[in-house]
Amino acid sequence: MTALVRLAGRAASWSRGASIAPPRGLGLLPQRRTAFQGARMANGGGKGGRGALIVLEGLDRSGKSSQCARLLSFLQGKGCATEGWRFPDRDTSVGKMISTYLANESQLDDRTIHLLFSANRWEKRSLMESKLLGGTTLVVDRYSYSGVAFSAAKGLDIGWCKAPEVGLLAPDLVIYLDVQPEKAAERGGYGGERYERVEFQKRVAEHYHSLRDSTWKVIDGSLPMETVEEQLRELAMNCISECQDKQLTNLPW
Ligand SMILES: Nc1ncnc2c1ncn2[C@@H]1O[C@H](COP(=O)(O)OP(=O)(O)OP(=O)(O)O)[C@@H](O)[C@H]1O
Ligand SMILES: Cc1cn([C@H]2C[C@H](O)[C@@H](COP(=O)(O)O)O2)c(=O)[nH]c1=O
Repeated sequence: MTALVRLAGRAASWSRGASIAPPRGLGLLPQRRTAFQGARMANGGGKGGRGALIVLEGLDRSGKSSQCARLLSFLQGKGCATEGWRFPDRDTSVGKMISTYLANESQLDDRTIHLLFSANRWEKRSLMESKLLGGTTLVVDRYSYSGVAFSAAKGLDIGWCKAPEVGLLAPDLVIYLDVQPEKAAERGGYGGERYERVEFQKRVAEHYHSLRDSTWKVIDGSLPMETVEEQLRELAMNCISECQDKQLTNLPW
């Protein structure tokens, strides 16, 4: 499958980086405040705390986009104000340069592309903050950990890779979908983009491992989609309940 076809397919179900306008007012359940006690309801009912910043990470084809879409739909169905985001956001001018690079249609120095990925997050930081403070939970497909793990896998110094991420918002929860690189390579659409090579993905996995901290939870991404989804829901709901009164912080790197 060409990169273009893959992109078109993915764009249909998940807006890249830009926030997806949730179908407000649609499919909302009656407002019973249970797991999301205090969380802002999608139809504006009730005053609540801030939204949660939930990030999904993992190797290429580990199932992030599928699970982000499922979680988004679940949370919105529960009446929780939630948006789905993804990085890179290929819709901005920076994102278009990244997309061309990933499709092997342009060449860029390793440090230059690293800084572009980071800039692509910085251009969304203030919107991200205002959404979260306004009570909207963000489910984000890739974030700074992808930035560091993929660039470090090319041999760049990890401290250098982390530096431009300092000051971006720290996630409340990072869910890593753990799939063996060989297994991921067997999944549909593999190989269309620059980094989709098993040997490279093995190095990425090692760097992801070194980035784990207390906000990380690991789910076995080789389990059936429904099982992964179930585990993800529970982690996300707990996180949303717990972080409402916590201050937003910045990545500590
Ligand atoms: N748990 C699973 N078991 C089997 N197949 C899965 C599972 N999760 C996702 N898939 C399939 O794997 C492929 C990749 O899934 P998806 O696009 O969600 O991964 P991704 O991590 O977002 O990929 P990328 O990072 O390359 O964009 C899809 O064909 C999807 O249907
Ligand atoms: C955010 C980010 C991503 N990457 C890499 C990881 C993937 O190989 C691609 C993005 O592909 P997707 O299908 O859109 O998830 O880019 C990276 O190297 N650095 C980053 O910061």
